[in-house]
Amino acid sequence: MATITNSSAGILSVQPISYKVIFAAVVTIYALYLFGLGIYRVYFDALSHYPGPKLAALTTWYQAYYDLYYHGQWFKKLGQLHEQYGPIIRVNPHELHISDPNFIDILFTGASKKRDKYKWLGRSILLPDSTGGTVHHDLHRKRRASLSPFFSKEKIRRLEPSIQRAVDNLLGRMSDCGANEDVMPMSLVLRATTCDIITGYLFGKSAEYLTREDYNEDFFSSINAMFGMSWPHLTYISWLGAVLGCIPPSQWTKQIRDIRLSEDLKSNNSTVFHGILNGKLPPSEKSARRLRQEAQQLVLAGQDTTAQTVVAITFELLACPDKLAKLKAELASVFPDPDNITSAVCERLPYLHAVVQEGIRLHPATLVRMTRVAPNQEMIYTNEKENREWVIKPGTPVSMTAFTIQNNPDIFPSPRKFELERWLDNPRLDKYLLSFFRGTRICLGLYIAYFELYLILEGIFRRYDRYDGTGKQSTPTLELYDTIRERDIDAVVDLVLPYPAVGSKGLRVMIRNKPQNTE
Ligand code: HEM
Repeated sequence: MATITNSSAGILSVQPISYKVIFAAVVTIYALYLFGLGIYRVYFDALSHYPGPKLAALTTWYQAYYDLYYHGQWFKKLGQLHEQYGPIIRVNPHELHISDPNFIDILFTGASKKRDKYKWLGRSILLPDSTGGTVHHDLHRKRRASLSPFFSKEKIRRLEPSIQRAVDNLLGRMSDCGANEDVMPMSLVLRATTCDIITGYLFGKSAEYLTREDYNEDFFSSINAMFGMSWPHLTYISWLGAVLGCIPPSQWTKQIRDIRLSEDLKSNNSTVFHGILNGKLPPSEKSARRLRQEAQQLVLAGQDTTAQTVVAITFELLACPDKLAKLKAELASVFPDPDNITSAVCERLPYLHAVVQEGIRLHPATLVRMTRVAPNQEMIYTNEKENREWVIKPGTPVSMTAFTIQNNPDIFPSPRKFELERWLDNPRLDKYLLSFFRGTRICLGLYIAYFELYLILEGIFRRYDRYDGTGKQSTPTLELYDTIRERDIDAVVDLVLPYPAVGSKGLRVMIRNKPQNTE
């Protein structure tokens, strides 16, 4: 490159431009662009009048700082920001977050109003083509329609014998452990239980991890590693996903291929993947690549959420002897024979239902904020306390979080307490439960989740009592083993799902089978 200069003799000469000058010019132009963009975002763009820190309006790196540097701590900062700025805040240059239950039904509305999902969730878990990761409303409706018939309440009721089989396997392993008065890693074992249930339903062949000596711990460790890596990094570094998008096929790919090639495919609709392959979706939607993502999403969504909820409830019950005693009394009165139970009866038991609802509230199994975009409609948020109305422009991503709503002391006084009376006094509090979210994308596995929670909790607590330290109990017992709520049970890190503190071993219990020595 060159420039033309005027020499002392008045003759024009050509001088080379150094690359340093070019580099400096590019950097200056880019810096000016960023400066202009920053000024525009903070003072002039469509979200500039919303409350929130100026740094959040300026750059997504403000949020990323809490998730990357402090490892998944943005969800806690979010609560502090709401206390400081009120129920509606701008959380990054593009998105608003609302912490007001009155907005739930507007944001997570029915099918008549379009709601896209914001792209970053699907991207961050590397499953953008799964139903849960699908951005566009219409495509989501089609994908969901291919799955929904398999997740209706009636259909799941018929799944009860296989849920019960997994519960029996769980109880068998607990009994083996109790025979040696040993410590059981419940967080791991419950993940194996829920994985066995969901894989059996999806592919017709259960993973059977409960039958393995080590419960296939490596599989669950690899999921932890994946979440630890993918979230938060993939959320903020968009090109990383494209690089990792070519990760090796998952172990479920073979199961889907076997179903696709099975001779009775057309006449057999017994599993979810038979249903998808026989269903009305176009061939492109049945490609191996997309169905791999669907399978991974269904297994992940089906196993860890429910297992974590059982873990949290088991902990709370073992930590609150009076509540456990009341639950056991209710179960014993309805099910004199512990081997003869049904979810239909369980769901009508007020105390068990209160236990489940409070567990779901206090320990929501998804921590990540759920974002929706109304592509062609305004949304109106009314802050009733301040009597102020906010008109949100079409195309604006708006999110809500179960964690902030379910910890709102105006709705749930003493929100960090495991309080069953609130549900016994007012079962309609469920309108404030956001753990499964709402609207067209409400958790598809809601009924499986509830049935599993009922049957697993009934299975465990119909048989086991809390170890009271007297050594005189006549039934098998469970005792919390080196489990601390703040470290091992509560949400400490947001990795889409709530994770305990780094290095935590989760819930562990000492199991004693035999009646204790009564001298
Ligand atoms: C306590 C247990 C569970 C909780 C708390 C839970 C929670 C959630 C949440 C928060 C979502 C996101 C909803 C949204 O995008 O707005 C979701 C979606 C989903 N869940 Fe669950 N879930 C649980 C159990 C299950 C189970 C057992 C399955 C079984 C396969 C399942 C399958 C799904 C699927 C497929 C989606 C995507 C739905 C869609 O986008 O249309 N979940 N779940």
